[in-house]
Amino acid sequence: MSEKKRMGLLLMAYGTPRKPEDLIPYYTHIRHGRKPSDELIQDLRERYEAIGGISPLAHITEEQVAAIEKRLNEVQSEIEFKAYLGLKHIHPFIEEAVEQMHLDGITEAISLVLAPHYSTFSVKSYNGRAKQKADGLGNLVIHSIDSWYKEPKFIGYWADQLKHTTQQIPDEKRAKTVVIFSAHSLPEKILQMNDPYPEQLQETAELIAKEADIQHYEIGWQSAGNTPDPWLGPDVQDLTRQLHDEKGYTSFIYCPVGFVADHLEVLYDNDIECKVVCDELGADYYRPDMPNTKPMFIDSLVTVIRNQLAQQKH
Ligand SMILES: CC1=C(CCC(=O)O)c2cc3nc(cc4[nH]c(cc5[nH]c(cc1n2)c(C)c5CCC(=O)O)c(CCC(=O)O)c4C)C(CCC(=O)O)=C3C
Ligand SMILES: [Fe+2]
Repeated sequence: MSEKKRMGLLLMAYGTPRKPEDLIPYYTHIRHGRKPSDELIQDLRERYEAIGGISPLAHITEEQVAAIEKRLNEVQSEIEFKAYLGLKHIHPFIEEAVEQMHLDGITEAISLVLAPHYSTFSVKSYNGRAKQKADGLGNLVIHSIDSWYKEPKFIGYWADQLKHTTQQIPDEKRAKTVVIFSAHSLPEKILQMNDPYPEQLQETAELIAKEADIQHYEIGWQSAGNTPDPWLGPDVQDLTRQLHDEKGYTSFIYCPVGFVADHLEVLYDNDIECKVVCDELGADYYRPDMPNTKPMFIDSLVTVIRNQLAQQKH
């Protein structure tokens, strides 16, 4: 019998500090090597402290990688996949993961970013860094997946969550309930670059709302950076106030579908900042569970990887 074909699976994510000492180098890397001011550092430190000191993201990302690798090797027997984690802003960096694949003798890999929507700011740069490193090493081909937000099991994951959340809302409040679908804001200049990011979020919202039979929903942007140039809006907090004042909504369900795990942007920007606005308005706050390692989500990514594999064969 011939030996099973081996392939690499490069899974990439944003990265997060693992311990408080990582915070300054991490933040400096995000800022392209410019050290943040003491004020900015303090502000970020306080946000991490508010969610328990450190983000649970490091752990969750590692668990996601292990779960995807395990499931992918369970559902098919043609190829033995070995997963590698490559991070954008902290060790193991994307380049280090690619180098490790190469050292392990892997000559072909599939890469996927743990974020559903494509943008020049996120997915393009992840895949670009991976390919550049692979080209430099030679004898390593990486097939990149650009986006996967339409995968039916991913849509199904959020639709199930929404059905579950809606059931918790008393009947008399349902007509005044609105779902806010959101993703990380990006500088507005992406619009001139014809970036598909806003359209992909809109499409994600439409697909989920249809499957979950949601009557009222809106698109918002969150976690915008602290820079002078304009960022995509409306911001989820402003949107909450506006929807309350103009349309009389009294229950808000936040679905940060641009993210796949519990981390700072969700635990702070939604669960603390948006909750404060809801409390101020006397409105009810709901935020369904993030995908993390839920089997349906892991299966959705495994399907995306298998579809990519099938496509490569033709
Ligand atoms: C598109 C996008 C995603 C989603 C897609 C993807 O996942 O890739 C994402 C995710 C994340 N962003 C994260 C953390 C941070 N992002 C920052 C800053 C920035 N993010 C940006 C974009 C994105 N970010 C941008 C354009 C900036 C401005 C600086 C720059 O031009 O690059 C800053 C600096 C301070 C601040 O602004 O808060 C921090 C600390 C964490 C980890 C959270 C944790 O630790 O739990 C995660 C998952
Ligand atoms: Fe970010």
